[in-house]
Amino acid sequence: MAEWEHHAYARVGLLGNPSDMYGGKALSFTIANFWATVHLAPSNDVVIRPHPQHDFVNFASLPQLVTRLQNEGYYGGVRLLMAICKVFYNHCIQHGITLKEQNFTLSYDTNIPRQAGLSGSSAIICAALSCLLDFYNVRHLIRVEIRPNIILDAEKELGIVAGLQDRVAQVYGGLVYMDFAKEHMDRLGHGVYTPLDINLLPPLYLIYADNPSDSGKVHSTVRQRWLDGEEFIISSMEEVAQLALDGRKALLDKNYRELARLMNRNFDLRRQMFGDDVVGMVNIKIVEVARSVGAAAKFTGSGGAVVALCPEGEGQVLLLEKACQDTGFLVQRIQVAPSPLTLTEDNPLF
Ligand SMILES: Nc1ncnc2c1ncn2[C@@H]1O[C@H](COP(=O)(O)OP(=O)(O)O)[C@@H](O)[C@H]1O
Ligand SMILES: O=C(O)[C@H]1O[C@H](OP(=O)(O)O)[C@H](O)[C@@H](O)[C@@H]1O
Ligand SMILES: [Mg+2]
Repeated sequence: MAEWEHHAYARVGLLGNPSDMYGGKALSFTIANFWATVHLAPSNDVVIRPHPQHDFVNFASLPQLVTRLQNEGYYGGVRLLMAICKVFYNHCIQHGITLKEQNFTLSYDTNIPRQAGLSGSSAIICAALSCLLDFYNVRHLIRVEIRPNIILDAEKELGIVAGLQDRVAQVYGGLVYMDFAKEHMDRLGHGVYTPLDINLLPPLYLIYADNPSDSGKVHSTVRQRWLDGEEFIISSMEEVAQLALDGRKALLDKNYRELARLMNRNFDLRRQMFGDDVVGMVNIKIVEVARSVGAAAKFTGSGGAVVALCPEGEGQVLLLEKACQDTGFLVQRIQVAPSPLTLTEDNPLF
């Protein structure tokens, strides 16, 4: 019997994040440097297989258990897979989509640095959703622009505070400009997503440290201040959203100095809104190290990993690599992952 396996790649929020969570705009892309894989095989029962490392519950000692909880938290990917099964099933029931009565086993693997703002959580869910769409042969019944909502609903189900940006990038793949304006969200139930040519992107670098942070915790206070109508948060989020629109123009114009300016502004606004305690000293240090050689730098997501641009070219890249090496941060050239979606006659984005 047929089995399915799907990848979903880590994503970089290049500009506009986190305004995606506040009716804003984002410019994001998937990267081939890291990915999650989910495998689905038909089976007698529905089985969610724990990952031997990420869902490990067998410890050599109490200190080892405590270290693991301190470094990685209580949860691995099992709850993500369970949640997408539930949300997918409910979506199908609510939309009159009939599912065949057959069961399956889901297993997963990932090399995305954990809780590093590279969207490791939604990568696992996105790959699982792809497997379910194929197993039940319902891909044509669940439109591509709806899929990010389903992935987000699975995380909401778990109480994880997150936005659509990551999920859109991972469902569409490649480089996507996204507009989450309230009028689109209210009218369509989703944002307006415009795939762009990945060749517009200049060489970019990823810098990160082994320093997991919980994106839900990061977002909780700013979200509340935004809901309370705090003027500073509202106007700053609007400015962050505008950076994505300006960034799209800078990319089309190949104006990388302007792109660098916008990236720096994006991080500075985040820092002002969230405050240094929430942004985190290690994260601030990564950005400062990149900026010390004149590179532009901002978070890829809510913290952990940083995307850097060297507008001066190769010489500056060498300086960046040296500065990261000296401070113990990992740096690598970003490989953009192109879109996996194929064009078909009746569905331009499948
Ligand atoms: N690499 C991973 N392996 C297993 N589970 C993960 C991984 N990354 C995230 N998760 C799960 O997703 C939840 C939310 O992660 P999140 O803070 O959003 O990190 P990220 O920035 O990687 O998406 C975690 O509490 C955990 O249950
Ligand atoms: O704060 C951000 O930039 C993003 O935070 C979350 O992503 P994560 O990879 O978990 O840090 C959130 O899901 C995104 O919508 C935000 O843009
Ligand atoms: Mg996440």
